[in-house]
Amino acid sequence: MSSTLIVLNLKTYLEGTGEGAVKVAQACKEVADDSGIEIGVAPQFCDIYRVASQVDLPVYAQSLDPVGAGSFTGHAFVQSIKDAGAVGTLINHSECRLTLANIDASITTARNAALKTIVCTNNVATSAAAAALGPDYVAVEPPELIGSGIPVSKADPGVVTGSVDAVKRINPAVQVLCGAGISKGEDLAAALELGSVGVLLASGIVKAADPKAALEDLVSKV
Ligand SMILES: O=C(CO)COP(=O)(O)O
Repeated sequence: MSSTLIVLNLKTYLEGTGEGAVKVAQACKEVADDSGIEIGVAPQFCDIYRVASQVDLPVYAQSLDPVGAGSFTGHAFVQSIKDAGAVGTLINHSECRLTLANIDASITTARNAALKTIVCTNNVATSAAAAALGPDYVAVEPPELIGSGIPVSKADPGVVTGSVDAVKRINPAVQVLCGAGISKGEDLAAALELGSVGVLLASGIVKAADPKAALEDLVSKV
């Protein structure tokens, strides 16, 4: 049985020295504890250490680079991400797209460091391709719905069910998340109904006047 997972992507919504990220992460932790649903957070690289050391919840990087230690200026080094306290990473988010070869290399790099991998995809075909690479999760997010407030689970249920079917066919060990426009309890309930095991979301929570109340609503129908 797969358990529900919510991952909140903070993107670059929050300025400052990480206190905003810690506050949102704290809200995630409280709602996770109250609801029994796993909630992770993906802050900016520079906030991973602060969030992970101050809040006891799963922290994800927003991406990483498939490089080792050495002459790799400007790259996100997996060991530093892990040492900062991350337990996993997003890969190939629509706002940070990679080539297929680099998705594959990023998965291998993360897996060798025992980090969980969530590969983002934009349609059923890319979900199928991502599943063939064997990440822990594929997260399908139609780019046109990202940040729109229109939930993928209602606006494009077919991309979720199609991804679930394709991923199951290609690699049944890979689990499917969906995202884009998700913010309410009914959106998460619909996402689970469609066969995904959870959601990847951002603006509906991060930009809410009261992120904790928004998170409470999100888990209210599960
Ligand atoms: O890109 C997303 C999460 O990674 C989805 O963003 P929104 O929840 O803002 O639509």
